[in-house]
Amino acid sequence: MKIKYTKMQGLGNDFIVMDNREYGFSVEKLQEMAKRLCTRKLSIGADGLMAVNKADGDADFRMVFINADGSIGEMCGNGARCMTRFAYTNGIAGKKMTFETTAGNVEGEIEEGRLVAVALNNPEIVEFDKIATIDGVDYTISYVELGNPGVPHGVIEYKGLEDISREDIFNLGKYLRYHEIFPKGANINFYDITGDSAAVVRTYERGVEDFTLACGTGSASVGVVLYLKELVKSNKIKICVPGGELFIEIGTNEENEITRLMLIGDTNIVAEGTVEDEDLVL
Ligand SMILES: N[C@H](CCC[C@H](N)C(=O)O)C(=O)O
Repeated sequence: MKIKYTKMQGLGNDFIVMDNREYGFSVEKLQEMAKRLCTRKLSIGADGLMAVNKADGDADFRMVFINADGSIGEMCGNGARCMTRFAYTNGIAGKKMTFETTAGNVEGEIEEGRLVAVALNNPEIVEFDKIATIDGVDYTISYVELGNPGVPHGVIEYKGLEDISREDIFNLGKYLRYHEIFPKGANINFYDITGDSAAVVRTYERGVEDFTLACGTGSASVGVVLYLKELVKSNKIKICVPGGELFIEIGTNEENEITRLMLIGDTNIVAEGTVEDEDLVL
């Protein structure tokens, strides 16, 4: 069977995207496919696989997100931005759309050309300053889930982050990612504040088991923590990730609760083609 796919990336967080309404693969089958197709060097290679499924409710469609290791992600911020572009480009939805994810409904909007904004799920869990002990050393780390259930995110300050290498924080990222204080495991977002409303972020991702070049829900989780702790001066936060720049815009109600969480940034359609992997058994 010939399967059409589009390879996309949002600030270097890369995805294989397909319209599964044409094929009707089960989620289990998509998980199996993701494991193979996302493997770099042996197959197409990506951080995750996304599929458009029919919506259960009255949204435009449902986005299924599978990590590179075959595990299901509740949501994916950069994925949702790429998905918005994919759905618009392929006539699945208009410039403004709503789609279902495990974390809840997400709104996507084509801003201009490649620039895409999504309204992420609002924070459902925010726990400041939990303590994770590793080899007798205490690390202070906040926990955030956007939506219910949301992608699990740990948010930890790391001074001088811009100037350190992947190797310097790889093991810490890995240990925290599996730490017992996180029942679902967690993506670990290291941040350093670099301006009045700016930070650098590096994310060690669950399901990729390495740092990615960008993580949307992770960057937004950092934004949420910095905003609620009043560590930034405005509700528009610039997040510098290895793949480029993401913008977080936070809207609040009179009680200062977050009621709108926008993630804005570039998207790139890299290639379109058919899956030919001879080792993939369908
Ligand atoms: N890169 C994604 C997060 C993928 C979720 C995944 N790593 C998980 O924990 O299931 C983002 O832009 O939000």
